[in-house]
Amino acid sequence: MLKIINHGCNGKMGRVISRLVSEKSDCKIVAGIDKNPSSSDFPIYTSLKDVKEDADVIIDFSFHSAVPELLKNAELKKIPVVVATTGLSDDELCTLKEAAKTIPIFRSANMSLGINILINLVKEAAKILQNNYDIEIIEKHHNMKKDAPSGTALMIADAINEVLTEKKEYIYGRHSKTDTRKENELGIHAIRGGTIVGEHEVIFAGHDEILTISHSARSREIFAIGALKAAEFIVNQKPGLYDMNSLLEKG
Ligand SMILES: NC(=O)C1=CN([C@@H]2O[C@H](COP(=O)(O)OP(=O)(O)OC[C@H]3O[C@@H](n4cnc5c(N)ncnc54)[C@H](OP(=O)(O)O)[C@@H]3O)[C@@H](O)[C@H]2O)C=CC1
Ligand SMILES: O=C(O)C1=N[C@H](C(=O)O)C[C@H](O)C1
Repeated sequence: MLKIINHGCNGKMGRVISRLVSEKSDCKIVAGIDKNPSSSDFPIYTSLKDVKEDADVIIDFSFHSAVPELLKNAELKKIPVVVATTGLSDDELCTLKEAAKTIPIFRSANMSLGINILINLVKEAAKILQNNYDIEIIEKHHNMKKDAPSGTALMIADAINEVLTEKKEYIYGRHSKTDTRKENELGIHAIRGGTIVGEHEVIFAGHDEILTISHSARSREIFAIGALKAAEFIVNQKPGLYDMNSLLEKG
């Protein structure tokens, strides 16, 4: 029985994690952590340091500024963490990389299988099209999303840059009355509205030809399923930083 701590348990994703786990027989939520404790099937704390229950793994869908404290306490308690929270600053990312020297940490800005396949496809296309095609990323999310652009859009952009001979400069949204697009730009555009779960589109625009590779999340369950798979995977790993490629390689 996999014993899970649900960090950000009152949030949109935290609630999906709790529901999916309650439908499974091989894992359970032993405690939740959130800013406002409320009644639930498990005890809810405001910090990992106060959690009394034994746990095998922590799943985190919360807010970027909550991640460093979570990781500090996870290191002290030696509990592996799945970090799904996006919008981490450079300093917060440094803290995460440091913590990964002590405990196993799985981090991905998008836990769905589809986006991780999209990234592999986009990398192949970028290698071939890098000289004659302009690359732009458009992401669309619900009106409650706090970070923009999405962690996934940045993860896709970084994956593209990894394979390009000449690295691109990220341009966030465009507004100008004078400037045309420069060759070394990679445009990233964020749309927010309604209840859109998560849409990502990568456009390779060439002369008289456009290639679009896109992914559409139709429910939050796809992220929760991925995070639970990541949790099962990471409990058996040595300290280090893992991502969706580690899961895909495992098959
Ligand atoms: N990697 C992936 O596949 C996915 C990642 N995400 C990311 O996960 C994160 C959460 O998303 P979502 O569930 O939609 O967001 P929500 O805002 O609905 O949920 C976040 C929860 O975390 C709580 N929280 C904030 N600060 C702290 C803290 N210091 N300690 C404990 N809990 C805290 C919030 O409380 P309060 O509301 O009171 O502030 C809220 O209950 C976002 O960064 C999002 O981008 C989302 C979907 C998929
Ligand atoms: O906040 C969300 O909702 C999502 N956030 C992640 C991101 O920032 O990429 C993943 C997903 O698209 C949903």
